[in-house]
Amino acid sequence: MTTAAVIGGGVIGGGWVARFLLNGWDVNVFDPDPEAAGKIGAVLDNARRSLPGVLDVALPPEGHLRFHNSIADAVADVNWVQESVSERLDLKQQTLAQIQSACRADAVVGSSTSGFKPSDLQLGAARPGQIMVCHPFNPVYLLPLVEVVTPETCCPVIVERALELLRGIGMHPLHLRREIDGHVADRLLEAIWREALWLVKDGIATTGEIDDAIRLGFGLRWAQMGLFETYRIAGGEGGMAHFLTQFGPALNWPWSKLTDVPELTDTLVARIAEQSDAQSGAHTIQELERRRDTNLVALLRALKAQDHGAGAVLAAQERQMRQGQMLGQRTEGIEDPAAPVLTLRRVVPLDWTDYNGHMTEAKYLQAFGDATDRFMELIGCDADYIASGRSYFTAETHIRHLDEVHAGTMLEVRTRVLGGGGKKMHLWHEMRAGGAVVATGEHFLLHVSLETRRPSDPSEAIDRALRRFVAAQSDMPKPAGAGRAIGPPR
Ligand SMILES: NC(=O)C1=CN([C@@H]2O[C@H](COP(=O)(O)OP(=O)(O)OC[C@H]3O[C@@H](n4cnc5c(N)ncnc54)[C@H](O)[C@@H]3O)[C@@H](O)[C@H]2O)C=CC1
Ligand SMILES: C[N+](C)(C)CC(=O)CC(=O)[O-]
Repeated sequence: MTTAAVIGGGVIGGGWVARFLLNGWDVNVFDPDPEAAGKIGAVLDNARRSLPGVLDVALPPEGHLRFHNSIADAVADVNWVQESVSERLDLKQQTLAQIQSACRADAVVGSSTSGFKPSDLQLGAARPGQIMVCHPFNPVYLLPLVEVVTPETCCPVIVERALELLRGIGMHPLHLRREIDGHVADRLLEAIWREALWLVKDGIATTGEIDDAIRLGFGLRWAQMGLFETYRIAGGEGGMAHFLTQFGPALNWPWSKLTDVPELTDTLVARIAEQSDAQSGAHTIQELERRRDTNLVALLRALKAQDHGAGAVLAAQERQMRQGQMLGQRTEGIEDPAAPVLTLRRVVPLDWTDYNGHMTEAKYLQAFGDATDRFMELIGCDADYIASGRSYFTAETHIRHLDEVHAGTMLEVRTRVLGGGGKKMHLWHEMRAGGAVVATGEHFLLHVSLETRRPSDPSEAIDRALRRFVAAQSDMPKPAGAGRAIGPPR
């Protein structure tokens, strides 16, 4: 079991708590603020609502969360300490000294600092090599990026372990070996933030118009391709070189304010706050967080389907989790073929729900289709078998919706084989939530040749595996609802 200590449980510390906990780590927290537990609870509510559904496999069981009254108690014997106190160098150095006086010498000590360099944090430390910057992005439980800044002073063994552990919890460590104030991403964000403040100060655009300029246009491009790849395309067939020749001169024109910062006078602060109230004041922060998270989940899932950008990080995590769950597993490994087989375990994602506030009907077919795919893998009809030109096609499906299912619900599908052998496979899926059956899916499939697209006999091994289930389950009572046609309940 991996255990983390999070020191400072505000916006970012709370996000780390959620990221670690939902990926199965135990988490110790120290924060002197009496409100800390409540604040972390609210972040956890948001994370539980959004993160598990980003993946199409179930995350490991949640770890245990414990609050401690001292840094020493919180960090004793943990694998990872994440310092997330307020952005003040003296406070961070003091806190890191307390952490190092009680934590293991081989633990990772990461700091969430947005701007300080590791060498600032390591100054006067007992074991400087243990301290590195691990700068995440809000919301930490959903966004994969973490800037890991490790100059030569850092211990390479601890750094390697940090990178591996971060990948294991679905994060993408951007490993920077040269330190710089503000790291990479915040340097970029600061530049655009400064320009935005000037645009408001000069009365050119409101806060809402600036947000539209980002989210309706280049923000969408950035979310999936970043800056350089986007501009390469903008150069047409001439690519980046042509782009730079064409638009390079504009960089010398006085478009941007570069490092100038508008003075944040009371008048400017009031103007920005008023515009922001007009833009978003009708919603609470929690409503905005949930809207942000719902949209992020939809974007992340879309990118995961393309195995691209942030979605590629998730796809890799999912592949790794699936492999861990099913490595080499075949029906011969199933001890009791008479028992329905677990073929799906996942959480209903936010974007599977509809205008009625529950799981939309198309997603039942997706869940049952995924369960069928898993069953096919179990009997040997896996990617290699399909690549050899043979597979199953579904010929008929009957789904019954027995109870409502909402976003965030853990679903399990167990599968029985009502008939099988030769070209035919007749499956019965039962979907349960919290123990109750919420839907059933009955599916009739035919084994086919992918060359002729016609029914064909399966391999002997698949035929044997199927018949093993049929024989073991033949004495079981027929499931209620099997073979039913649409009509009044019988
Ligand atoms: N808010 C953001 O968007 C991001 C912030 N960060 C970084 O994360 C760190 C924390 O920032 P936020 O979470 O935004 O601040 P925050 O103000 O929300 O939380 C800071 C927490 O630290 C606690 N704290 C203060 N002194 C402490 C001590 N001696 N021991 C333990 N806890 C203590 C406070 O009670 C508070 O709960 C900063 O270094 C910041 O630069 C990094 C990425 C994004
Ligand atoms: C505003 N900020 C500098 C604290 C932002 C970050 O550090 C990263 C983020 O989440 O945007």
